[in-house]
Amino acid sequence: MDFREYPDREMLALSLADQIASQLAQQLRSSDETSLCVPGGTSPVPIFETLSGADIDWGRVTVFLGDERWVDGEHKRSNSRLLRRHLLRDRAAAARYIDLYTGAATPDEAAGPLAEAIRPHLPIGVVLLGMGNDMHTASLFPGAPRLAEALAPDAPLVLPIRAEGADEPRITLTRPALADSMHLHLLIMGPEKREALERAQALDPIEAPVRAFLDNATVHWAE
Ligand SMILES: O=C(O)[C@H](O)[C@@H](O)[C@H](O)[C@H](O)COP(=O)(O)O
Repeated sequence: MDFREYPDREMLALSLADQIASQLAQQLRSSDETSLCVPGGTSPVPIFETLSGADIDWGRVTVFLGDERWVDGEHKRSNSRLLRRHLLRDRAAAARYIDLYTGAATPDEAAGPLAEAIRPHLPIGVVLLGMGNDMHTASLFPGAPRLAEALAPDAPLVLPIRAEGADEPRITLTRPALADSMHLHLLIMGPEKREALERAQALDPIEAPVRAFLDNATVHWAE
C-alpha cells in the first residue's frame, strides 16, 4: 500500500485528478480503449469536477460506478445522478457510460446482465474507491449477508447487496472485478477515515472489506 498525504483537500483533488487523467492517457497510447470505475458519495466530487475537464480522448474511455444505490436516476441518493452532474460533463461528457441502475425492479435481476456489460472492460484501467468509517468500500459492507460471496476470488463480477449500513438495496462490483485493475486508488479524507484505514490494515476483509484492496492501492488522504 502506497500512502500519500496532501497539505489540504484542494491539493489532493487536483493531484489525484491529474494522476487519474495521466494514467488513462497513458493507457490510451497503447490501447484502443480503457475504463474508469469511480465511487459515489461526497468525497470524490472535487476530483470529478477537475477530471471532467481533462484533455484526454474520453470517447475511448468507458466509465461506470463501483456501486449504486437502487434508486431512480433522478433520486437525490443516485450515484449516477452525481456522476452526470459532476463528472460526465465538459470534455468527459464524451465518455461512454454504463449505468448500473437499469430500472429493473430489484438489483438481483440486473446483476447478471450488468456483469456481462462490465466484463469486456476488465481489467479496469483505473479504479477509484471511497471508504466509509465502517471500513466499507463500494457497497461491500461489513455484516452484509452476501459479503463473503462478493469477496471470493471466483465471485460474480456484480452482486446485489442489502446491508444494515446501506439505506437502500445496492448493486456492487465485487472483489475480482475491482481488485485486478491496472491502477487502484483509495480516496479518504478526515481523521476518522484515517483511523478506520489503520484499523482495517490489521483486520480480515470480512470484518473490513476495504482491506481486500489495500495491498495494491495508492491511498490519498488529507485532513
Ligand atoms: O455509494 C456509495 O456511498 C459509495 O460508493 C461508497 O462506497 C462511498 O465511497 C463511501 O460510502 C464513502 O462516501 P463519502 O465519500 O460520502 O464519505
